[in-house]
Amino acid sequence: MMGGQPIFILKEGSKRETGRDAMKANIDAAKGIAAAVRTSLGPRGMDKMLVDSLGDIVITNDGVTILKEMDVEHPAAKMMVEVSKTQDSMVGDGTTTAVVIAGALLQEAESLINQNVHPTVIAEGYRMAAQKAKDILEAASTPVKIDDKAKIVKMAETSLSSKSATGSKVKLADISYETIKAVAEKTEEGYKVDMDNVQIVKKQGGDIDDTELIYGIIVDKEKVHPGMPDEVKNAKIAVMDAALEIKKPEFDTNLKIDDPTMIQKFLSQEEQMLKEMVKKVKETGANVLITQKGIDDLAQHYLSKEGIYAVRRVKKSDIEKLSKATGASIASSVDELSPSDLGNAASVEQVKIGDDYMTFVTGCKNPKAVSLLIRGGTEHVVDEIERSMVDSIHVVAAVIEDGKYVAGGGASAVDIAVKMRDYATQVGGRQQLAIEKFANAMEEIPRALAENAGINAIDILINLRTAHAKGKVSYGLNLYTGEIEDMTKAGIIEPIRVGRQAIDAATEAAVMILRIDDVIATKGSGSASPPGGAPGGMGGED
Ligand SMILES: Nc1ncnc2c1ncn2[C@@H]1O[C@H](COP(=O)(O)OP(=O)(O)O)[C@@H](O)[C@H]1O
Ligand SMILES: [Mg+2]
Repeated sequence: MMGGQPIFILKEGSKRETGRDAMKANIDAAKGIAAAVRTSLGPRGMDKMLVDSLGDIVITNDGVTILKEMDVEHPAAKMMVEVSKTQDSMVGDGTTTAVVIAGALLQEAESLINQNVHPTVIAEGYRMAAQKAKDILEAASTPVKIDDKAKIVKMAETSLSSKSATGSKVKLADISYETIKAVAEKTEEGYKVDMDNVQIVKKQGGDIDDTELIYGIIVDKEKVHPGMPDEVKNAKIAVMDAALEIKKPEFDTNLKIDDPTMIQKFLSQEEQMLKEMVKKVKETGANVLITQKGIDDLAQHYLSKEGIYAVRRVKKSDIEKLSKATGASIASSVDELSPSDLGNAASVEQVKIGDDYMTFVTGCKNPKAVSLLIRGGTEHVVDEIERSMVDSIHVVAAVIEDGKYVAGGGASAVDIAVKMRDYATQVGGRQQLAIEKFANAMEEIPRALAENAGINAIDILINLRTAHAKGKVSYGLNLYTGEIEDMTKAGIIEPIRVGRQAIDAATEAAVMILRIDDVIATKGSGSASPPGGAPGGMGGED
């Protein structure tokens, strides 16, 4: 205690929370986030409907999407949102899993803190445990090659089974595999996948099963003139970010015409200029013209007469994808366009999708450019199918790059928990307690999977532990049958990267939150101050 006058180091009214209070508030906030997504884990998990202030809704089962859309305020809760975002960017799947583990790690830590175990000891134990968990996962993993389609498709199916896409998972898993197989590049260190090569186009209408893989680029536009060919084989494509129009003056101009023949002259000059532009395009040898800007009606007419297939007002990102896929250089004026700028594709074709027409550019110079055309009855369905397909292609990419998979349905989590408890006793000391808690936290996965399916989690856990104690390391909970069985045989498998990254991201966040014993609202933090924080001023407290 400092005697006498208290010394204020923070401005009056600043919010501050210290010691146990700060930690308790942080843990509670983080647990709150985990609880919010926990019920969506697994194939029997529920979806969330997120409604924004404008009344727009998103219906999803995807952990990271739920958290991104939630207006999270508490700083520790925000750290949990980061966990799912990290998981999403590193793996693309397992975002709910990572947050559920992080929440469980904090929940378990809380009981140790209540027993006066110092948070730094817990943090240290958790770090050791995470390393051990990854070693156990590695040891339990099975190698798989890119050609083993049957296995890899199963992993895509596991990923899709927890989404509303599950009814079409066989077809979608097959497409996911073919998509990634087409873009995977063999390097000295194994296969690498560049997701930039995969274009995703959503088209509302039709059935989820109408979703298809196109070996090329899809431009969501129709040809500009009905007289143009429906299909151009052996396409020479001019790609532009300029208009085929006569520039209008930027300021109001008055043109005084005394002689009626002048109007004719004036118009025919405009006509002449547009004709000239089309002629220049034709002279480069192009038979397809795709531009980001507009094409004048008259120019459309001349292009059609020349038998050139033309598309206008194409998205900038599509223009870039087209340029990359066909090898075309993007020209910024007709005058600049030269034969060497043209790109190549085996075919450019107008295809009817639902009630609309789209342009498919297939057989591109770069065969690694592929597109997924996502279909579904309503906007919400198409959006969720897109999210599910993004997860599923990432799963396929992860397993093709790493070449290893593990058992799902909580099997590898229980394997880790069981072996972790042995490891804890070997470590001994104060860390032992934390390592045991880590083991408990891993079991949160099968527990949540069971509870979400309305199955008694305690029975399941006991049976799973018994099976694992007998060496049945790939036994997990099959939610199609409700039985405990060999997940590898049941085809409920997932890339090792999902689990590995979930362990890392969850541990990092838990440790970071545990090491905070002081939450101070800083300048300009506004509403980000800790709830119920103590008033500022250090003097006299503690
Ligand atoms: N048929 C199944 N039976 C049991 N568990 C399953 C089955 N299919 C998927 N899972 C499990 O569901 C979990 C993934 O659920 P999901 O809702 O996709 O969450 P995440 O966002 O973490 O990917 C994984 O643990 C996976 O093993
Ligand atoms: Mg998933």
